[in-house]
Amino acid sequence: MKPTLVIVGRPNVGKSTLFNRLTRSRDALVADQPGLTRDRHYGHGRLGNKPYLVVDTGGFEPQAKEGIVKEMALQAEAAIAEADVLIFVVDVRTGLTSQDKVIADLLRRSGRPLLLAANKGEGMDRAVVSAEFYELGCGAPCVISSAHGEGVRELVELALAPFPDESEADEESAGPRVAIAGRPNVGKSTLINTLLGEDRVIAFDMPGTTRDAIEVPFERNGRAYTLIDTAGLRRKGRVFETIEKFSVIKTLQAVEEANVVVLMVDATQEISDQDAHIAGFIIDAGRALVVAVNKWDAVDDYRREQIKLDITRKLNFLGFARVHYVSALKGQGIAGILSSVDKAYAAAMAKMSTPKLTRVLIAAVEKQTPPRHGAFRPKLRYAHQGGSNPPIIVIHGNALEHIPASYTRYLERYFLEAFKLQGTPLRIQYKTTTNPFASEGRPAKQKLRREK
Ligand SMILES: Nc1nc2c(ncn2[C@@H]2O[C@H](COP(=O)(O)OP(=O)(O)OP(=O)(O)O)[C@@H](O)[C@H]2O)c(=O)[nH]1
Ligand SMILES: Nc1nc2c(ncn2[C@@H]2O[C@H](COP(=O)(O)OP(=O)(O)OP(=O)(O)O)[C@@H](O)[C@H]2O)c(=O)[nH]1
Repeated sequence: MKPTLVIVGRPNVGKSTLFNRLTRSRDALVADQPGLTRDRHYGHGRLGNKPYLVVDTGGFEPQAKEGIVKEMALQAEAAIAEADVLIFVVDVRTGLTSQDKVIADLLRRSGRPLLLAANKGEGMDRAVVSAEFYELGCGAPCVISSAHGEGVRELVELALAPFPDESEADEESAGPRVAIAGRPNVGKSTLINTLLGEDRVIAFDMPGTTRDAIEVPFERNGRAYTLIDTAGLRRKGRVFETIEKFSVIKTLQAVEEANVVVLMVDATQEISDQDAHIAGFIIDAGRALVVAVNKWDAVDDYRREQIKLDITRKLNFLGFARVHYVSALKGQGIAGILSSVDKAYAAAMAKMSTPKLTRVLIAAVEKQTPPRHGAFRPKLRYAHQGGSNPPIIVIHGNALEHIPASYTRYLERYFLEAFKLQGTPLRIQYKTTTNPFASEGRPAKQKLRREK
């Protein structure tokens, strides 16, 4: 399971600046999706072979007693309890404050692994600025500058050191790994009960090895699936009593663990920001997706038309996904969901050969050439597959950095159609072939400069 880094600290110490830096590596991979708004508090990052999740707890004031601030404090507490590593940010320019001490105390009591990041330390003597923060009892401060990126890599390396590389992670399970995601009360438990109840469950409660993820294998029409149960993700011995019923982190972790996500929305309600944020996260994670509009039994024809419009309007970036109108309670439409899960899984795992990919690429370029950018005309030469779930297509050529996002989206659609991939997003990466003469020249030049 991907480790979750949770950033905590009093207001204005630089948490969002650090969050942006930690998630930037990953954002670059995701082409702009029109209509997709991201939740700025939850993101993906990657350091070499180690992917991770990041949570920014926002303006965290643990002593807040009421209102929106209190609400945020509750969410932050839930995130702290579920963190794999806490990154406690303090500000070397204002120095140690009493609020820092209160937060430090709370974090130490949580028992979660803790790193202290002394931020805004650019151009300052590390030993001098870090000295006063030892008093917090959170170990040696890592002096960083989120704004300039200094020390951030070392901080993340330290945070991720106990966790295995992606390649070492175990991937064996029966059939597609399916997660049901959605905001509270949309009917997730009801769907899970319907899925597991009707065809006898083969085994139950197999605690995951790395953490307490609950995986439930089941069979349906002779096909095997593994359900990732978010509700089952529980951790013992937590310090906080008030844990939200709906845990964003648990949802994100289940999405990460899954091959295919069933996004549930409620036909009796408007599509909300929370629905869109969960959808956005599934897209960012690159997971295959099936949309289930639940409680279809409870709405009349007028409402049915309305919700269809609402989905096209607010979730238009999910265009690649099949939408099913179902009733989890009455067991209607469940077979349709599973058949789309099968197709989406097959699409997410598709193997595409280099000759075929290259033929499709050439056909796509013939139909529509990439626009010229000043003196540059991007030239797309050949393609190979760079990964699956989501399928990644690596395109080689020249001046590819000048290809606009709209053309990349055109290519994505073209590949999805050519390979008949239904239900998965697809990613395109560009590799510009370096001029062999230029690359021979560059190191020599550097060498010369060093010898001067
Ligand atoms: N000099 C310096 N300023 C920084 C650094 N990181 C952040 N800042 C500045 O500190 C201010 C607060 O940064 P934010 O990232 O918004 O802080 P935050 O902790 O997320 O604030 P809240 O959202 O209120 O909790 C901004 O003006 C940043 O530009 C840094 O490394 N060096
Ligand atoms: N009419 C109707 N009601 C449903 C359907 N599916 C679920 N419900 C009802 O919606 C309510 C919420 O269902 P749950 O399955 O607990 O929802 P959930 O998404 O697991 O909720 P959380 O545990 O809060 O995340 C219950 O009262 C269900 O009986 C459906 O297909 N039709």
